[in-house]
Amino acid sequence: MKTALTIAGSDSGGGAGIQADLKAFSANGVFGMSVITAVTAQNTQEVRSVQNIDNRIIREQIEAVFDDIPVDAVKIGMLSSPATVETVAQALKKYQPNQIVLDPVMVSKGGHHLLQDEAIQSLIEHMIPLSTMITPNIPEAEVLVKRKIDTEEDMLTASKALLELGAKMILLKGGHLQGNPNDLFYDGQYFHWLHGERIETKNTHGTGCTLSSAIAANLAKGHSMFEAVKLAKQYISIAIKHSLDLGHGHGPTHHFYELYEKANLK
Ligand SMILES: Nc1ncnc2c1ncn2[C@@H]1O[C@H](COP(=O)(O)OP(=O)(O)O)[C@@H](O)[C@H]1O
Ligand SMILES: Cc1ncc(COP(=O)(O)O)c(N)n1
Repeated sequence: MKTALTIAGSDSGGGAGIQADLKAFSANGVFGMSVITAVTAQNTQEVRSVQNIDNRIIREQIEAVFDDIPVDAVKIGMLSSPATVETVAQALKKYQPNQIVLDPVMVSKGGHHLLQDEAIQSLIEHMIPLSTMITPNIPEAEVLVKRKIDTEEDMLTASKALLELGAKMILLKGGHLQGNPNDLFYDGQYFHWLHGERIETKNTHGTGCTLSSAIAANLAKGHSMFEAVKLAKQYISIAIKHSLDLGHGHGPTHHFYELYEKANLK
């Protein structure tokens, strides 16, 4: 069985972070493993507090996995502090996994900062150049390229600037613009739009986590990057369509294998 490793924060509410990643890995048919970088006390409404995990333990989790188990793809989510970014980057340099999908998580849906401002430069310097693919949403891309993105035309320009930061490929997610949620894939040569239909729901907690984990799972299974992204976009659309009205805030997406199977996303 193919494997995928998530390096991310824990969401006690189960909708985002490590919990969403492991559910998406299972639903997409790979064996999931995890390295926890931070523990958040979180529900569908808010992040109440964050405990960063000691860097030694983060490094040792990564070493314990790589020293023993084959890792076909890595997904990276919440990295919290500059020291966490540097610890993860150093460990990945040592093991050099083939596929690294970086979701540059910055702010939760409720507005809580999951990446300290001081860590943004570390992310740009140490983590992005190691990544096969980065999957920023619009506000994250605006921070990374230091310019506003208001239109799909702006997304094209921003993708070029994002690629210059050193990742091999870009998926710029368009969910935060008005209208249909169209994402832009750029591999340095070609642009491809992945068109979506906006589903009217407040239950979008963990959509970014789910999408990047589904991409990592598809890469682990041997799909090309573009195929991996296309299948993951179909998966997230189904997961949002069937999202769960749990809690009083942004409910989680639904990782339901039967739906996935019915949609023939293999
Ligand atoms: N209401 C929605 N209906 C359908 N797809 C959506 C919706 N909101 C977001 N998406 C899609 O979900 C994925 C993640 O969305 P986005 O909101 O852009 O990022 P993030 O969750 O990181 O903020 C993208 O593929 C986006 O196009
Ligand atoms: C631990 C953790 N990691 C990431 C997110 C972002 O979630 P989203 O996928 O909705 O951007 C979150 N809310 N909590």
